Amino acid sequence: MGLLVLVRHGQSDWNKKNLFTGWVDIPLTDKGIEEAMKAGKSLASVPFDIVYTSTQIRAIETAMLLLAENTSQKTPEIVHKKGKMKEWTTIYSEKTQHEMLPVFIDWHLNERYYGELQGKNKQEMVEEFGEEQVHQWRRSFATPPPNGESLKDTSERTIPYFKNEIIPQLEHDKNILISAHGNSLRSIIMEIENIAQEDIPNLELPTGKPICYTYKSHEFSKDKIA
Ligand SMILES: O=C(O)[C@@H](CO)OP(=O)(O)O
Repeated sequence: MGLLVLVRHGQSDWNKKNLFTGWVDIPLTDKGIEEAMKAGKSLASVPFDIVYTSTQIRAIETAMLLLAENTSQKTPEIVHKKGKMKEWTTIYSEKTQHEMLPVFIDWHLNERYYGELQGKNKQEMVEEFGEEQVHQWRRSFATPPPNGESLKDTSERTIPYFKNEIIPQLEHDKNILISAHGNSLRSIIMEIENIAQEDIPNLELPTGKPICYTYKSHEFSKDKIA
């Protein structure tokens, strides 16, 4: 049996300012830091085996703050992609290896790319284009924002990553944390909970509130937070 915890990053500076963010790399606010720590406290006793985050600082910060509250004594280690910099060979003792918690950072988990809306104020866009159009851009499955990704486009990168990299670890009974974004996580939850395209506009994810699933016999069931 594996455990899967999904968490949307804590409040970012652009969440606070109500700006479309997408791939713009904005850090957490004080409130976002508190939300991540609070999420960490609620999960303090969960012995995570592997962590996945997007490449974006708000998700990485959230993961690190959350893990700082964990009582497992494991040390998070960012596993850098090969080929990005000179490689050295690190050999840890078996004891140290056992105490490490690998953190994989991957762009497939990044927020939905918001195209021309990035940096624009959400309320001002409603005033300019109307509530219905902006709602379609923000929450529909197939309508992309101008020059950006629809949720469908986002799921075409998140779901293969989830299936190829993360599910095999759950099959091995690992406890997994994914720290990512409102829409990249909506696409993953859509897959896990088999949510229909017409129902996905109703799924909203608050910042810093973990969602837990147990994975057993190839099936997910939703759990209460420990
Ligand atoms: O701006 C964004 O990138 C996202 C998440 O904050 O916006 P939305 O609320 O439309 O999902």
